[in-house]
Amino acid sequence: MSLVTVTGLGVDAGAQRILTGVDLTLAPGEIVTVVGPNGSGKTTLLRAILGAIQPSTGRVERQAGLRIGYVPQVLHIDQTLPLTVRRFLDLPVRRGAAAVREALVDAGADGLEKRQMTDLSGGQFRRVLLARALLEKPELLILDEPTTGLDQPGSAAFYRQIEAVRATLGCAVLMVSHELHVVMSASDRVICLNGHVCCHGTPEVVASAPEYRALFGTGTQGALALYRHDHDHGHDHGHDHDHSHGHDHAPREDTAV
Ligand SMILES: Nc1ncnc2c1ncn2[C@@H]1O[C@H](COP(=O)(O)OP(=O)(O)OP(=O)(O)O)[C@@H](O)[C@H]1O
Repeated sequence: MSLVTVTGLGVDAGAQRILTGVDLTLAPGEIVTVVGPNGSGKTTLLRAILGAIQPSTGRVERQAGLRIGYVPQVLHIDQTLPLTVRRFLDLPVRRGAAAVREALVDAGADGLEKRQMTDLSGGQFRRVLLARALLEKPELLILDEPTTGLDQPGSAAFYRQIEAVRATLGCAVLMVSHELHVVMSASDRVICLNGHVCCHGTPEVVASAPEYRALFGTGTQGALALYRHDHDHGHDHGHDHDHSHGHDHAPREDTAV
């Protein structure tokens, strides 16, 4: 049973067609990444799946009662407002110390409870946003360019954290990213979007697809091989997680998106 089934999705904004004929399914526990150029409709697709915008054509079906955790692309915190991480995670719903602590541990942000939100590094801030999404105990975690503002090692570490979250909680993950070669190593499936689905499949299949190469060139292939090599040989960042977890969920490249 799919968590989400998108069929023939079209989205218009005024006279402009943003998405056309998008089909996709999300299975429990899989990590799916949407890549595509600026303005290709990635955020619009996430918002349609969240139910924040209505399709102009087609359907978005969510499993009944599906719990979704959402990490937005940007979140502005008033720099003059004193707000600890603990308090931030207790808004707008009071969660209690144990739940907050557990979410921070799962997000790789243990020990930050008493820090001011405005004092956090970019990577810490992203992990706190992730912790906030985890408080929902999501079956599906949706992240819109979650590593905006992080450097490449910071981004790679964040994507490994996402894999750790999936291993711990077993949730499916749908995310948008521009960092193609980094994110591909952490994805079971990749969807290349440009107003419509250009190509989809395993990271290797998408990286070598002519449609993908037409949009992004061929430069990521070497980096992809490098990252996957690294990925196969473990990480040195202290997280103990099973790389094979969830890959059973990964559909082959010849299945529907
Ligand atoms: N509410 C809206 N009204 C009018 N146009 C919109 C609206 N929302 C999005 N668009 C347009 O739809 C297109 C796709 O936007 P979207 O934000 O989904 O793209 P994206 O792939 O996420 O882009 P980026 O990589 O730059 O974040 C853009 O041309 C955008 O200007």
